[in-house]
Amino acid sequence: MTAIGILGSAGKMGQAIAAAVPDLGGTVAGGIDAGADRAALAALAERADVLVDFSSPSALAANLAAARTAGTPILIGTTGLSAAHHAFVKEAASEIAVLQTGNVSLGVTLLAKLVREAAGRLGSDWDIEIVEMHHRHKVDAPSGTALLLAEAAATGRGIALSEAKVTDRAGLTGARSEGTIGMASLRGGSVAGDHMVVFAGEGERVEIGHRAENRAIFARGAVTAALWLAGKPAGSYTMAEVLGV
Ligand SMILES: NC(=O)C1=CN([C@@H]2O[C@H](COP(=O)(O)OP(=O)(O)OC[C@H]3O[C@@H](n4cnc5c(N)ncnc54)[C@H](OP(=O)(O)O)[C@@H]3O)[C@@H](O)[C@H]2O)C=CC1
Ligand SMILES: O=C(O)C1=N[C@H](C(=O)O)C[C@H](O)C1
Repeated sequence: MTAIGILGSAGKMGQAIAAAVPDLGGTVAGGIDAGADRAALAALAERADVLVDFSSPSALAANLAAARTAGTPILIGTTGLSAAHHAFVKEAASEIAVLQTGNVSLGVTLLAKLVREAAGRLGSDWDIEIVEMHHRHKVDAPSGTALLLAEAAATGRGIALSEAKVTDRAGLTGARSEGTIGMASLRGGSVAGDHMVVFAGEGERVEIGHRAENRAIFARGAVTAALWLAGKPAGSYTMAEVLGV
């Protein structure tokens, strides 16, 4: 059976993943949390057939280094990654199988495709805004999912997200610039993860979204992706490939 090593095992996602593993036909190789030493991380990477990382951006470099040394595929679900983190991920994919995504659910994987299609079909006079809401403990904004959906919209429009995204409206902002992609973040309570993409045209709006009702959907997606990733050759993989949507 495929043995899955969990990075961030004591966290909310780490615990949900450990609970989902038996049902989906894998085993848990062990877990690592903040404060673990490099030897323990290296030993887990050797022991596991695949690693799943739902920890913290500050752990990413060490986690990728351990995966590369052991030659172990890794799923990275941690969000709040910087451009430098994304460069590490890309470099690691030249040596091992890597799947990095802001959302492992089936629903959001499909939603990203729909957003890309809608953005491509509606002209740039349709304004794109993304609203997300998460629980009060979330530490990064915009969410990884909002960024993933914004990327899908930018790809559909044939533009670079880095030049189109707006995340900081406050005060005298001036009128909205055509072609921008706005993101707004709400935080509160125990919301597992809501995302709404709004295409606002003159006199009408198209709204498509996703609501996660619990963390189990992410755990199932993570374990499904991990089992699929184990044994794959070096390269960058996507949830769309895993789920076939
Ligand atoms: N891609 C996706 O579909 C999803 C992604 N996520 C993302 O996953 C991440 C974790 O979320 P969640 O479980 O809710 O957060 P939690 O804060 O509940 O869990 C994070 C865990 O990682 C541990 N950790 C911190 N630093 C390290 C380190 N250096 N090495 C190993 N473990 C470490 C924390 O330990 P300690 O508490 O001691 O600091 C904690 O146990 C977030 O970035 C979140 O956005 C969440 C859901 C779905
Ligand atoms: O922190 C969370 O909880 C979640 N994080 C991911 C994100 O940043 O989009 C995925 C999901 O929405 C839950």
